[in-house]
Amino acid sequence: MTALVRRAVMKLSLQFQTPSSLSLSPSSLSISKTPTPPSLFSFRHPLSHSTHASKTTTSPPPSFEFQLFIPPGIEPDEVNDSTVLPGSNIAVGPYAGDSHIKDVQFVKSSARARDCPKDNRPEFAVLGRSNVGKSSLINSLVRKKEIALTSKKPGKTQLINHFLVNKSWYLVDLPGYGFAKAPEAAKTDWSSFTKGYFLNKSTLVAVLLLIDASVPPQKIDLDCANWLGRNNIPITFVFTKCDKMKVAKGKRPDENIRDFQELIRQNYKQHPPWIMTSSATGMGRDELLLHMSQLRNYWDQ
Ligand SMILES: Nc1nc2c(ncn2[C@@H]2O[C@H](COP(=O)(O)OP(=O)(O)OP(=O)(O)O)[C@@H](O)[C@H]2O)c(=O)[nH]1
Ligand SMILES: [Mg+2]
Repeated sequence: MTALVRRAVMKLSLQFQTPSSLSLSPSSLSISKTPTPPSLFSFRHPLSHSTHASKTTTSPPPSFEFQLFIPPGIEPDEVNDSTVLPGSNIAVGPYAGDSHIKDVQFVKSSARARDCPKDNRPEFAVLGRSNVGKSSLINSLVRKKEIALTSKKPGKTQLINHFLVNKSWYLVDLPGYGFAKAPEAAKTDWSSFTKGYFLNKSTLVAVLLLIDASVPPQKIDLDCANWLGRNNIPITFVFTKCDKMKVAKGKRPDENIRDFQELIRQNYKQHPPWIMTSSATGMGRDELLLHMSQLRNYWDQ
């Protein structure tokens, strides 16, 4: 761990305001220090679950188990609270670098995967249910109000939109899935879309899979995470709308996040990286950018 990286994490820790009612912070949970290289998330195939469990087999304790994402370049025993990004399970390693966004340009909208830019720059795909906050997250990351168009109505983004950041890497805003009421013309054919986009993307560094933390776990999100896992596509879970604490009924974001992670643990042997964000307050923005810089720099070498 270099002094530079340690300083960056400490600076972020100071900037980060955890809402007082949120208890999901690395220091408040038991940490299992198992290294997880970014491109090799171990996925447990659902069919590989043992069907021969003896009667004496006990199920794992119901407590939420917190597994760190330890990037290449550091050893598990080098990780401590000051090197884990606040509101996440992500340790920062030597590949983390300058995460400052100096320049962003909208490049193009593509209807099909084969129309996307072909210049081999690394890209992060922003994926999630309609209305989860994909376009808002992109605006928040690049600090431009409406470079990606947002709307209260689900189904706003209908094309694959490429944004070039610092003239070197792409953020990709994708149409949302799971919006059953979309007009026929606005529906994305997800079966051909996923095959076309995700399975032929050698430049894909990671999928940022956005999960709405203000609602309970949704089957369609779990299905999506499992599909990406089965296809060895690296993901980072980005929990959105973590500012929405005033829910009249239902659970708080941190409780929904725990429930979601319990379900993910059934299929992932190693928990993928995850981070709490809010585009409304900026929570998690700098942390997510630092995490993306380490994935990108590792991918780039
Ligand atoms: N409170 C709160 N609202 C948010 C947040 N992120 C997004 N929203 C709101 O959620 C709605 C949908 O946001 P979008 O960014 O358009 O969502 P999207 O995932 O791009 O939606 P589609 O393009 O339809 O798939 C908008 O009204 C946003 O203002 C957040 O972090 N907190
Ligand atoms: Mg959108």
